[in-house]
Amino acid sequence: MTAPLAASVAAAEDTVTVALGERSYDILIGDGLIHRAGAEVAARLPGARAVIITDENVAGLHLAALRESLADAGIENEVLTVAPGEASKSFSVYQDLVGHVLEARLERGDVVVALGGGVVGDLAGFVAATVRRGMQFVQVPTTLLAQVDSSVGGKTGINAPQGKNLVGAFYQPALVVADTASLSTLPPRQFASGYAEVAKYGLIDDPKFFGWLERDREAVFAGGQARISAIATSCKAKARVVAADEREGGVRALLNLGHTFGHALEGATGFSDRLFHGEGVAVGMCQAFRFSVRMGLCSPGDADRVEAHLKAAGLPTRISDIPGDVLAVERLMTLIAQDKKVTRGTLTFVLARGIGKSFIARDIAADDVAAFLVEELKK
Ligand SMILES: NC(=O)c1ccc[n+]([C@@H]2O[C@H](COP(=O)([O-])OP(=O)(O)OC[C@H]3O[C@@H](n4cnc5c(N)ncnc54)[C@H](O)[C@@H]3O)[C@@H](O)[C@H]2O)c1
Ligand SMILES: O=C(O)C(=O)C[C@@H](O)[C@H](O)[C@H](O)COP(=O)(O)O
Ligand SMILES: [Zn+2]
Repeated sequence: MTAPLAASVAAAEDTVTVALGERSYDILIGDGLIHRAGAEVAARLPGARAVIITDENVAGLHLAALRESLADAGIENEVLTVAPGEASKSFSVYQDLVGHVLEARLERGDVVVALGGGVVGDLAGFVAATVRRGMQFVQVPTTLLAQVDSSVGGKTGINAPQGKNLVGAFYQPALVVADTASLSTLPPRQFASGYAEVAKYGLIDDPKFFGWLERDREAVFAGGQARISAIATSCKAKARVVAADEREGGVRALLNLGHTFGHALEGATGFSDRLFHGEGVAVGMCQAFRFSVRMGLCSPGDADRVEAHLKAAGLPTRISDIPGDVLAVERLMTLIAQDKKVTRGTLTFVLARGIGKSFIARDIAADDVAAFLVEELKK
């Protein structure tokens, strides 16, 4: 491992604060923190009872430790378990969870604890945001993706037949406890998927971080200090953006680099295991760079560098890397038209003038995007 970035060096344990006035909260990052989760929750939410929302995979691996920690801190807790996978971010699963929380007579002061990846976090967060118009909410993320991205910033929600994350709310947690030891049980394909969102922060506005990842990607995958540094640097980047623009009136849209294409690809593949979210983002970021090259904004060398890095991390970078049927441009365009960044009917994309030089491009012509996708499908 080379010396990490001076500005991004993190200790074995780190705390990042998301500064949002009276709704500010800490992200605790480090090995073994799940055992401290109960005490940390009790300190912030005295007297709260807890309902843990998790999925079947995570329940078998990390639930006992969390329950023990909550119980040791005197926090009564019960558990609701959903099926793993993106399909659980649905109206029917949401409705089911709401029913259980209400039947249990949990009150506004009680806490919904999300234990799992981004699916559980988004879903549980939407339950917390909406039951009794808002309960307390704590995130205990167990995937790389959730530790560097989805547990931070308060985007919660579910998918709709019309597209990804189309129903939801901005609702911040009171605390995030990211136990990096929980990543030791994560399948390698899921780790790589989360890595796409790590690389995203470099590509948005931190070319030094991207350069460090190019040099030290293997150390990040191996674990230890490099991984904790990468997670802490990612959380710091996201916390900065969220503090500046909580509800995506402007600069927060940069966090959507690769997502307009990526979400369309996820929708077109039926929110299935054919393409995980981070994988869609990896293809989408490569497409955002290639589209930027096509629009004369970015050098082909930078787009190649992005593709080479993500490919080396084991990620798909082109539509042809996605298993299964070839996707139709018409379907992708229909999904892209549902993107939440669409303004007065025109498309908004995050494009790039180079690595670490991303920007929000409004009024992108749909015909230009469709012509680009026709070319992409030939690759
Ligand atoms: N709210 C946000 O800001 C935000 C940001 C990025 C992504 N997201 C959303 O997050 C979701 C993707 O999250 P994800 O990649 O974490 O997927 P996920 O929640 O589906 O988790 C991936 C898989 O890993 C399993 N798993 C989780 N933790 C594990 C562990 N420690 N060991 C073994 N298995 C484990 C899960 O059961 C699941 O099968 C998408 O729905 C995406 O839209 C939201
Ligand atoms: O936090 C944000 O803002 C992001 O855009 C982070 C993304 O990685 C994440 O996938 C988010 O859920 C996408 O949000 P959406 O508003 O495009 O649905
Ligand atoms: Zn994402």
